[in-house]
Amino acid sequence: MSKIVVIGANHAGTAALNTILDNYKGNEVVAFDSNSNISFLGCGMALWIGKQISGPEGLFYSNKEKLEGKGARIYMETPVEDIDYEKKVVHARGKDGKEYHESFDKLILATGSVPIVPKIEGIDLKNVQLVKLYQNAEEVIEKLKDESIKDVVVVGAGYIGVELAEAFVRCGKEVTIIDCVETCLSGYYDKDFTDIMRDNLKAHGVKLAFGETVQKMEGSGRVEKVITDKGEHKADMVIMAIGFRPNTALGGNHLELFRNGAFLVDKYQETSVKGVYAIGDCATVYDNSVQEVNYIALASNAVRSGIVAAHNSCGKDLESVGVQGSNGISIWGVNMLSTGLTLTKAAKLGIQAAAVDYEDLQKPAFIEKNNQKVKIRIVYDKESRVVLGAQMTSEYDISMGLHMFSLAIQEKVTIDKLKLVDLFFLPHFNQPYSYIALAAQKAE
Ligand SMILES: Cc1cc2nc3c(=O)[nH]c(=O)nc-3n(C[C@H](O)[C@H](O)[C@H](O)COP(=O)(O)OP(=O)(O)OC[C@H]3O[C@@H](n4cnc5c(N)ncnc54)[C@H](O)[C@@H]3O)c2cc1C
Ligand SMILES: NC(=O)C1=CN([C@@H]2O[C@H](COP(=O)(O)OP(=O)(O)OC[C@H]3O[C@@H](n4cnc5c(N)ncnc54)[C@H](O)[C@@H]3O)[C@@H](O)[C@H]2O)C=CC1
Repeated sequence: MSKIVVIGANHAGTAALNTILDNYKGNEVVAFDSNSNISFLGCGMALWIGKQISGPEGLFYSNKEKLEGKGARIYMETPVEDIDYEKKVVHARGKDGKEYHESFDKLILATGSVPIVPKIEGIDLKNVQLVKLYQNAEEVIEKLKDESIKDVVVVGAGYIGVELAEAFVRCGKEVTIIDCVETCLSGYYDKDFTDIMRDNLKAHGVKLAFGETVQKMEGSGRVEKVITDKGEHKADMVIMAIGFRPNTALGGNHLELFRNGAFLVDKYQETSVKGVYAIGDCATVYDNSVQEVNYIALASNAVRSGIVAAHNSCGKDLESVGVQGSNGISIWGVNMLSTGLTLTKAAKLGIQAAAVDYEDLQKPAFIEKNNQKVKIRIVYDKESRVVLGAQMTSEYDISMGLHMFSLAIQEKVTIDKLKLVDLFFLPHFNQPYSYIALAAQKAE
């Protein structure tokens, strides 16, 4: 029997705790979290703010009681302040100031990430909002009740920014989205695809301020405008969504870090200190598309890395299969999905990649209803011909197709293997000649 302490009990921590508690009886399991809630699905934030769901209740899948019912001891609103890696003790402090000291045999760090906050003038003005926690969503919804909030500026046109831009338009606000890059979603898609999302945002009335760098915010107490290098934008509320950074202060000088400060872990989620694991947004992943360690903050990675660390901390060897960073977004019915490398990213990394594109209807033309166009790009290595990435977009739900590409990258499948791959056909779903195979056949 060993004593396992988990620090952070959101998606990664909860996955680790559930795996330990469900599969390995008899361990002493203790977890600390500085927040007052567990397992808030940030992915539901835009749906909640945009009134596409009736409330936040369904956005939680765990809590202190559930985990304690399985035998863990959970301290909420109790941040861990320090870890003695030599003596193997964590020191935490509750809301009431009470100190807690827990020894450990195995330690799992699941301290996640925090939004990046630029050090610019005006960042502390009222109504400049971060969007990470359940409480942040509550704050935004509360503020939106104030009818004098008419203009909302979203800084960052990545996944959070684009989702929230839609939500604010749905709330009847005038929305401007700013990104320092010339387009939106540039971290996930090539230009042909980002152009589609750009046009989608524009068609729904979102003002685009791409290729602009925010220099400061102005207002008397409450934010009134955002000043960029190219102009200024009226703002009653500003949403900062320019990415996450790993929250790794507890590593001190003890744990080896990745270039962005994430805990560097091996395929067993173990850090540079034996018996100390790190999972989720505070840790690195092994990225199969580049065959290197990388940092990709996603709930899907958090959950899987939690499961891997849990088994290893309990003595069962389980190696991670790595990730491809597979992801998706759905904005006013335009679905976009990507996995692995875009052509742009491959070029930046000096990888000799090529891409094949194909556009078709999802189903045979004689299917007159619910039969939308699909656009696909497959990126592959010119020399080895191994699939490195894929991007897909449609108003049809094409999400299951992307999973195959995620597996193809993981298993190093070549583009040639996809040319005649057995893909079932039924007109209710697809065409006899699949656009996946037809795209692959374009690879010379
Ligand atoms: C608006 C939004 C939408 C998103 N949508 C998606 C999506 O659709 N799909 C997807 O895959 N991902 C999505 N993500 C990303 C996803 O939420 C994160 O990748 C995920 O939350 C990571 O989980 P985690 O448990 O590793 O870290 P976190 O969620 O950051 O949790 C870390 C936990 O550690 C606790 N903690 C930190 N420091 C301490 C300490 N010193 N002591 C005690 N406790 C501590 C925190 O209180 C927190 O509960 C979204 C994120 C946001 C904000
Ligand atoms: N659908 C999904 O899977 C979702 C995933 N997430 C994940 O959560 C994490 C955080 O999301 P985001 O904050 O949206 O990060 P992101 O990495 O998706 O986007 C950040 C955007 O901010 C821009 N940017 C960076 N610095 C800037 C600056 N100083 N000024 C203006 N623009 C700047 C970048 O060009 C980029 O477009 C990501 O890892 C993301 O993948 C978040 C929401 C939904």
